[in-house]
Amino acid sequence: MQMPEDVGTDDCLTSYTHIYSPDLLKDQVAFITGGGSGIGLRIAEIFMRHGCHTAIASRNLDKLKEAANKLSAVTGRRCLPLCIDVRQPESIAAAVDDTLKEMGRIDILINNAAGNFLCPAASLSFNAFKTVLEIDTMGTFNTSKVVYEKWFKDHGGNIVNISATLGYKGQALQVHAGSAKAANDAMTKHLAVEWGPSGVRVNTVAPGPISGTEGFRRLGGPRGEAAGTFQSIPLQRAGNKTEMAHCTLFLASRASSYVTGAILVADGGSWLTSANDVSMLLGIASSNSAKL
Ligand SMILES: CC/C=C\C/C=C\C/C=C\C/C=C\C/C=C\C/C=C\C=C\C(=O)SCCNC(=O)CCNC(=O)[C@H](O)C(C)(C)COP(=O)(O)OP(=O)(O)OC[C@H]1O[C@@H](n2cnc3c(N)ncnc32)[C@H](O)[C@@H]1OP(=O)(O)O
Ligand SMILES: NC(=O)C1=CN([C@@H]2O[C@H](COP(=O)(O)OP(=O)(O)OC[C@H]3O[C@@H](n4cnc5c(N)ncnc54)[C@H](OP(=O)(O)O)[C@@H]3O)[C@@H](O)[C@H]2O)C=CC1
Repeated sequence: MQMPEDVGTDDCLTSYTHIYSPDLLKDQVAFITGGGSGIGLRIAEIFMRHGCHTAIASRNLDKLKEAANKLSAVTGRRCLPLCIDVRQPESIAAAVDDTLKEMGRIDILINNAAGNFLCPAASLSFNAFKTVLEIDTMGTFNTSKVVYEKWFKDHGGNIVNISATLGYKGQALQVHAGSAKAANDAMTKHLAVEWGPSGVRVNTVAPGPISGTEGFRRLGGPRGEAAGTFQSIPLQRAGNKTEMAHCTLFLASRASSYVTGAILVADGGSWLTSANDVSMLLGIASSNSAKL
């Protein structure tokens, strides 16, 4: 299937056509977890192309520094690389302090950091299940709470969580990630209710399979073996990172000023049909050297 023309190719760093006003996020500041790779990196880039400054935060500082230099060179906006582990609230607190010191404010928080791999429930160790919940669910809560306490409580703000539709109907080899993302979808609604009176909106983008990402490689196979299953997706293709960034931009901006507690499903209709070919998934898991 052809890409819609105004979405362009997925290689934004070389060419990009605006859909929204280029000033949509002018002089705002976004704190993006997992902003050094994949979907998070594309969100940072698209936000910066709309006038935003960013802080990109994850565990690998070298990767973040390289990404930040590239992003600033292309967009002319500031990008602050920060080392955090979303499982460690103290590391988040230090990074949020640095962001406020360097940039003076935080308008937007994107909870994008996550960990995932294919593994049958019966083979999954207790620690593996706990690790994914700690990164995806505790990580989202930890970061939201720190940013709320340090800034949003008094100034308002916008939180967008990146979920996944893979658990909406149940998916083989994904009990850990599906459970974590389901908890996050509930968290979106609870925090929207509790923090709405402080001027904080909390929403979620729920992607399906997104090409050119680590998540796609891990779950779709290094050579895209799972691509055959695209026939089960109503739009007959994977999504791309730019499409996810545009959905995130909508929810993070004044374009969605009366939206809170919403889950924007951005998966080409995948979850309505859902592919669950267990033997194919087991093949991908073993080629990923998973511990089965
Ligand atoms: C929606 C789909 C609908 C329809 C589909 C239709 C068509 C499909 C077509 C194609 C499919 C294509 C794409 C897939 C679709 C959707 C993707 C959906 C969601 C994607 C979600 C993501 O999160 S992607 C993010 C991916 N990126 C990462 O994971 C990077 C970060 N990851 C990590 O850091 C690690 O992998 C980690 C998560 C394990 C954490 O690392 P660390 O803290 O260092 O932990 P460890 O000490 O290494 O390990 C902790 C325990 O976990 C065990 N472990 C680790 N790896 C595995 C594995 N591979 N298998 C099993 N167990 C593992 C490890 O052994 C430790 O446990 P112990 O008991 O040994 O201590
Ligand atoms: N790709 C896909 O098809 C889909 C992805 N998603 C969601 O999109 C988001 C991005 O995934 P994707 O771009 O594929 O994958 P990536 O692996 O590129 O992104 C995950 C990011 O999270 C960071 N991260 C992982 N663990 C931690 C941690 N403990 N503390 C801080 N940062 C951490 C990683 O950086 P570092 O290693 O430097 O810490 C990395 O930048 C995730 O929330 C994922 O669940 C949802 C559905 C489909």
